[in-house]
Formats: sequence, structure tokens, C-alpha cells
Amino acid sequence: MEGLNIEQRHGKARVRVARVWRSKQGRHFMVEWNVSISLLSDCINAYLQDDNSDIVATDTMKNTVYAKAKECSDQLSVEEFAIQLAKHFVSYYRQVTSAIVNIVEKPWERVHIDGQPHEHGFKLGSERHTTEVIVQKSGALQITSGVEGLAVLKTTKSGFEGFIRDKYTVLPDTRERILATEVTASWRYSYESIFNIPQKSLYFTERYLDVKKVLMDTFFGCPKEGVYSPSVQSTLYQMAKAVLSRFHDVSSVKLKMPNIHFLPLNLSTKDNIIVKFEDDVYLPTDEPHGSIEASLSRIPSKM
Ligand SMILES: O=c1[nH]c(=O)c2[nH]c(=O)[nH]c2[nH]1
Repeated sequence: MEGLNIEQRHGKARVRVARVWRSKQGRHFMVEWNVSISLLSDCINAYLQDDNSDIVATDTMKNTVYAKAKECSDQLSVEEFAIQLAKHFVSYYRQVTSAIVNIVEKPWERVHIDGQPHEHGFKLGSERHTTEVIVQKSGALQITSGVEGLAVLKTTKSGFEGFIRDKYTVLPDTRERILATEVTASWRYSYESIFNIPQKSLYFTERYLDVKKVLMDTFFGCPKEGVYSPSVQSTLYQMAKAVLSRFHDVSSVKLKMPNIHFLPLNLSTKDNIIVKFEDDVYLPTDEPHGSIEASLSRIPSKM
């Protein structure tokens, strides 16, 4: 039929792979990755003509994950692995113009027994390191890293006041509440070509840990005094701004910070107060929650 436009991509989602590296001294290092691949490729005849001769089978994509994991003889960051995979698809197949690789790393952490790091023992942590890498045939690169599931809470130094009051408003102004959220952050690096990424081993892993630390330091403030949060919005902005001012190879940051409510708990009967809230007993909730998100990027200089 005439007058139709088609945009298409195909890939394999949620390919799980684990890789172990063993040092000569007997220490083991391991990662577990959940890999999703999406290819932009010239295989239009599969859609229009029942001709699969230009299709990279998604089963082959899955096997490629295992083969590339095997090839990585040295430990590497999740970002580097994503770049290697994406590079393979755009360089190996004439048909593939662009490869998009998303990976979530499972937070296995080395255990400490009696204060000693264990050589080959790991336990599951909480927040997850994520990445999205897009590589074009030309070598053009987009690289975004992130963290998801970073649950943080502080029991004071948070309030919310001065908001719009109307006939439906019941929420009182407060300068004393629990602030809890589960941060999903992603930050885009300014590297725009596969030929100019940092060569330092585990560079992006180190960056991930540093960005996470800046996010948390800003959320909590210093250990003794903390820092007052007038709203989730303000704290989110401070966190994103701190990342951009600290890391010059980060060009934008996106933060999602649901406001997870801990409700003041009061219980009373007609003639008896059973529990009177005095900033002590709360009702923790999952839903509904506030949903607050923003992106912050540098305004390109006119020079
Ligand atoms: O930090 C907050 N931001 C809001 O937008 C909001 N809305 C609300 O009911 N409580 C809060 N808290």
C-alpha cells in the first residue's frame, strides 16, 4: 500500500550473563549483567517481502553476548562491555547501521568475614548500575550511565511549606518530616566517538561510584548537621547540579525521585487519644507516592 512509512528495530532483551576473572593471587572478581540489544538495520524485506536474508537473528545476538563475555580476558566496566558489543554489531554486519545496548548490572559485592575481604564470596547489595550505549557505523557514540533502586531516607531536616492552598488542600505546612525516595539517575557522558573514550581501566566504574557518592553526599549533607530540604524538587536540583559541577565529562543528568510518604500516625477514639503523633510513630507507605523528576544539562557556550 502506498503512503505508509515504517520504522523498525529488532533485538534481544534480558540476556543474562555472569563473568568471573581470577587473579594470579587467587582473588576472584565477578559481574552479572542483564543485557538488552536493539539493532537498527536495513532488513526491510523481512517486513515487506517475507525475505529474512538481511536479518541478524536475535538468537545470534544472544550468543554474541556470551562469546564477547568469554573474549574479555581482563575485568572491564559494564560501559566498556556495552561499547564492545555495540561496536561488534555495527562493524560485523553490513546491514546494521546502529546498535543500542542496555545493561543492568546486578549488585554483587565482595563479602567481608571477620573484617577480611573474602577471596571468592559475594553478597547481593541493593542499587543497580545501568548503562545505555548507542554506536553508529561511523563510530559516533552516545553513552549514558545510571543508577536505579538507590533507596535513601532521612528522619529530619526536611519540610514542605508555602505551596498552593485551595478548597481541596488538607496537607499542613511542615518543617519536620521524613524524606524518603528511591533515586533513579542517569547521566550522559560527553564522549561522542568510540575513538576518544578514556582508556584507563575501569574508568566508568570509578565514575559510577563517584557520581553515586556526590548524589548521596548532597542528599544527606554532612554527618552531624545534615542539610535542610525545603522540597524533593529542591534537593533533586542540588543533587543534579552537584554532579554537573563536579564531573566535566558529564553533559546532562536526569533524576527521578518519588516522594515516598511516611505518614504521621494519630489514633484516637471519640473520647480517647491512643497515639498522638510527636514526630515518632509513622505509617510507612508505598503508594500513592509523589513523582518528581527533572533533567539538568549544560547550556552550550556561544564560543
Ligand atoms: O517535596 C515535596 N514536593 C511536592 O511537590 C509535594 N507535594 C506534596 O503533597 N508533598 C510534597 N513534598
